[in-house]
Amino acid sequence: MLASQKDFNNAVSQVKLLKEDPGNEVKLKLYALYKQATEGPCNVPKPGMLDFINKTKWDAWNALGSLSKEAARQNYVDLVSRLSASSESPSPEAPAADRKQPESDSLVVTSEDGITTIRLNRPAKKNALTTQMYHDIIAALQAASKDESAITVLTGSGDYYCSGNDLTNFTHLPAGGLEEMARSAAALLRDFVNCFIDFPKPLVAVVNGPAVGISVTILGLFDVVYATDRASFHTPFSHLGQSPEGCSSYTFPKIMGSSKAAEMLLFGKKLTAQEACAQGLVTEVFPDGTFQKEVWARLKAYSKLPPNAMRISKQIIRNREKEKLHAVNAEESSVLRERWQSDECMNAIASFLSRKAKL
Ligand SMILES: CCCCCCCCCCC/C=C/C(=O)SCCNC(=O)CCNC(=O)[C@H](O)C(C)(C)COP(=O)(O)OP(=O)(O)OC[C@H]1O[C@@H](n2cnc3c(N)ncnc32)[C@H](O)[C@@H]1OP(=O)(O)O
Repeated sequence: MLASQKDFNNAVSQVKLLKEDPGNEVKLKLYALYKQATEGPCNVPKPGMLDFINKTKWDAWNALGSLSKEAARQNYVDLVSRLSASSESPSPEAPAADRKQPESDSLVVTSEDGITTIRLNRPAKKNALTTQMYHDIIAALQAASKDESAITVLTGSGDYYCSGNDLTNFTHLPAGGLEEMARSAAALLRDFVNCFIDFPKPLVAVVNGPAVGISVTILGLFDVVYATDRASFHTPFSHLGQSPEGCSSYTFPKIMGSSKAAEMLLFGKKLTAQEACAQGLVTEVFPDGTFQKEVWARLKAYSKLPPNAMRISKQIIRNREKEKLHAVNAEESSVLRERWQSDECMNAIASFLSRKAKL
């Protein structure tokens, strides 16, 4: 039996109560189904080329063709029910009572069902990493390595996974000037990446949207990377006058071969989720509409596996190259220390800050 008008009205109210922003693509689907269910097939004039937003909405509605109002109503109700289920599924809501919480609200750490979740929570800035967030992530990983959980997850709030280093980090010059800033940034970067190299338990990235810069490079140090099909992977280091970090100068060629790695790390080629998966950087890609539900159900099942066995297996794999990874991290951090003092880098950051340049 198809959904009734009452089911549809309930779903319309439910959308407003969703705990998580479902992202633009899903919102567009909801819009199109709503219009089809309430007004029938699209028969209004197509907005002009420059009216981007209304044209995108019109395209989505028009793409539903002659779908009946009843079928559209049913599809809308089904989609909302999946979204509601996923926003209720595992529970990254409950902060662990005995855990020291991060210094700022930009990072939320929760523990439940054998999973510790570290969530980047600065959606208005696309989860760009502030200096404080680097420190908080280090502390969260150190705590997670000793807590009761079997698996640790890094994910983001809102439509982005992470837009990389917050470029305004470099605008707060200390008393020692540019040289001192570059020295302390390199030391922080090295400590940050070391925590990922040394992390002793299964570490999973739940990539909920586009990823940029250091949030992409450190994926090579995760055990498993799940991505929504809305995600993209971008390392625009040359554009920024910078060079690779996160051990990517070693892990990327190993994962995807030297020429694919060079296209990303030298030329800043942006990969789609499917491309990143085909090249081995991503483990599996999920449709955005069911991403949260499917991924968390799977992680919940994995978290029931014997934790010591998982730790030991990870140790055997990681120990083979830990020393190498530490050496690579030290070298990359030291090269970046010089890069950050270069005109190329300063100009690129100034250009972003004056809103002239966007990736
Ligand atoms: C002295 C100690 C310092 C310690 C620092 C530690 C150093 C470790 C560093 C390790 C090296 C890391 C390298 C990298 O990660 S390189 C990658 C850097 N990232 C970028 O270049 C991305 C820049 N952002 C963009 O190009 C776009 O914002 C983006 C494509 C991501 C999204 O575009 P969109 O149009 O969708 O959205 P907006 O641009 O309007 O963004 C919304 C607001 O968010 C702000 N934003 C986004 N990303 C960043 C960022 N990386 N840094 C700072 N701010 C960011 C953006 O400015 C908007 O803000 P407003 O709303 O205020 O305008």
